[in-house]
Amino acid sequence: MPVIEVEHLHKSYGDTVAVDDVSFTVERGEIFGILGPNGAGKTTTVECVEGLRKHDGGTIRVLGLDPHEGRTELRQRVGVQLQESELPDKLKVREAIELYASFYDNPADGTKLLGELGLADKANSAYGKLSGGQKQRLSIALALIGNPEIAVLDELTTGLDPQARRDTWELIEQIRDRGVTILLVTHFMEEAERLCDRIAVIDSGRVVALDTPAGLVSRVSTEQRIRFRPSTPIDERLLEDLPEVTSVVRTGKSIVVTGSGNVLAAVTSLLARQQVIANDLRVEQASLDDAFVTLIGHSINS
Ligand SMILES: Nc1ncnc2c1ncn2[C@@H]1O[C@H](COP(=O)(O)OP(=O)(O)OP(=O)(O)O)[C@@H](O)[C@H]1O
Repeated sequence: MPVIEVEHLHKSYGDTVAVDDVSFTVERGEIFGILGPNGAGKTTTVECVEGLRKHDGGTIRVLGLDPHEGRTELRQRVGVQLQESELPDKLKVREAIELYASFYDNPADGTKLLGELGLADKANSAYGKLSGGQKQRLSIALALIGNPEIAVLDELTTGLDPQARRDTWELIEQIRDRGVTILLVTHFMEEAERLCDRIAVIDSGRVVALDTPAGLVSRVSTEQRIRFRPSTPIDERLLEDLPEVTSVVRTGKSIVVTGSGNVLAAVTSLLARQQVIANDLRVEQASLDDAFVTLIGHSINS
């Protein structure tokens, strides 16, 4: 049963159409990603879902309620991650947690939550003294303190180093495993690929594709590229004659074979028969980034 239903959402700021026509549904328990380049309309979309902005066309249902009419009830059931620097620097971590807990009828145990988020030893630290990763984890704690059914996380790992980003991903998976539905806004491919069950790719205020990460990638290409350095020269025509192979290109000492189906098995068994060892063998497949470029005509960060 969907917990979020968005149909033909439209939102303009004066003459600027931020969201033109966006539709998607999010099922209970999934991590649903909204992926798109800067200015695509991602934040506006989720702010309408959160009831922070009033949409001017289409319908939105969150847990069966209109985000505006049901605002009081939804505030108790939907957790929203704060954007950076929304807390005063002098506020202590424990005070922030207690303050936010006081907004909810049935808050989570703040001390336990801080422990789960690796912030137990920071409870008495001032917000301004936290590292970027710790601030981020606190913002996730504040989104979860009300025991929400849905958590909306916008630019979850922006500004974090790779390790902190990976730690945050693990944390999000644990939260989902507890049954929380997650709506995630991101412009990081790796994040979307790793975390999301399904992704809506948004460009210029419209959904250009909606699928699983693997489904998006398979729309682009089912071809694989196999790159290796043969231990002894090999007649390239033997490779070209394999039915799975579509092209063979030699670059310096390396050979790049492109093909589909079971091309890797076909190539490696041919090499074995010819007693050729494939040094530095690498298999490359289309990535979510390739899918994105195909869908919107440029890379997400350019
Ligand atoms: N408060 C506002 N007033 C006027 N225009 C706005 C406002 N907020 C956003 N916009 C414009 O609406 C469009 C969509 O912005 P939005 O922030 O929703 O995109 P986004 O995909 O979240 O982008 P980013 O990844 O850069 O945050 C952009 O053209 C933006 O300049």
